Amino acid sequence: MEKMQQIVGRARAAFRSGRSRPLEFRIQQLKALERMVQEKEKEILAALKADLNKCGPSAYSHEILGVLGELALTMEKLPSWAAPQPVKKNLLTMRDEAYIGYEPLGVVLVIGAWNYPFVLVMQPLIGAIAAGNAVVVKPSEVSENTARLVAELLPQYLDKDLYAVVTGGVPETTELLTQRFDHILYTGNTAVGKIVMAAAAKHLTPVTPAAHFPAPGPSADTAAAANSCSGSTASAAAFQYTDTAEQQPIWTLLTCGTSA
Ligand SMILES: NC(=O)c1ccc[n+]([C@@H]2O[C@H](COP(=O)([O-])OP(=O)(O)OC[C@H]3O[C@@H](n4cnc5c(N)ncnc54)[C@H](O)[C@@H]3O)[C@@H](O)[C@H]2O)c1
Ligand SMILES: CCCCCCC=O
Repeated sequence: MEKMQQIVGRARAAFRSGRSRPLEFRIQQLKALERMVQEKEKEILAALKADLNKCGPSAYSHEILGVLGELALTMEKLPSWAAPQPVKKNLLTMRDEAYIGYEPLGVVLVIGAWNYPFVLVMQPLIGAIAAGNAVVVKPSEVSENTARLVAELLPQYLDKDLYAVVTGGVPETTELLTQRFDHILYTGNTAVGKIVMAAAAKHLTPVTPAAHFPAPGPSADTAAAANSCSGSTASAAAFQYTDTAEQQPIWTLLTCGTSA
């Protein structure tokens, strides 16, 4: 694996070139990502099956439709989201043009978790590209087939220097976190969340965490039960749906079916 400093340095140089900024470029990259999901749907679903035995509507709705929906919404709304917003003038600014303009941050790190291994890296990636940033994606090593596929596919469809993928586990993520990022989007458990935030603090980098707040609910059991599903038409779904901050479980569903 290439040294993290080189990977992040290349992303930063590409960001500084300014090419990720124009709206047309961002939409073109998002379209390429949409084409990737459409053309490689079978491979993505096969990786999810190999990693988590995730299949059927569970895999398709969250990991494929969820990503395509995010892409469609972002491409539709981006021109209005990115447009300068006029602000009220006062005595001091009455002779000025006064507006809020939106600027990309720079290089964003996306760290994903194993349980929704494709959508949890793709959705933050979509937002970061839409906002004009360079991105380093670190998929969860626990879902290794999906991680490998993400690393293989992204460079085939996206600008290779602006959008990099780093695979690997704790040593690689630890080394990656020594680099300076302009924002970190992290999904995973709270213990690692603290490690990520402590590393980010050294560079005063803001972190958006999507972590887990302990709550009653058989999430480990449901995952294990889902993994026990087998058979070519098996369908397995283990969801622990919670509110956005994961503080309150809303409902837990486990379905596990096999056919002879
Ligand atoms: N709030 C949300 O939207 C949301 C969504 C999905 C998952 N989650 C939470 O995430 C949990 C799964 O997280 P997980 O932590 O088990 O996933 P995980 O084991 O895949 O780890 C998450 C990431 O942290 C990295 N990591 C692990 N140890 C590290 C270390 N010591 N230093 C630096 N990086 C390290 C991994 O490489 C991985 O990319 C779920 O149970 C759920 O609670 C939250
Ligand atoms: C798009 C579905 C993501 C659900 C995340 C649940 C967290 O563990």
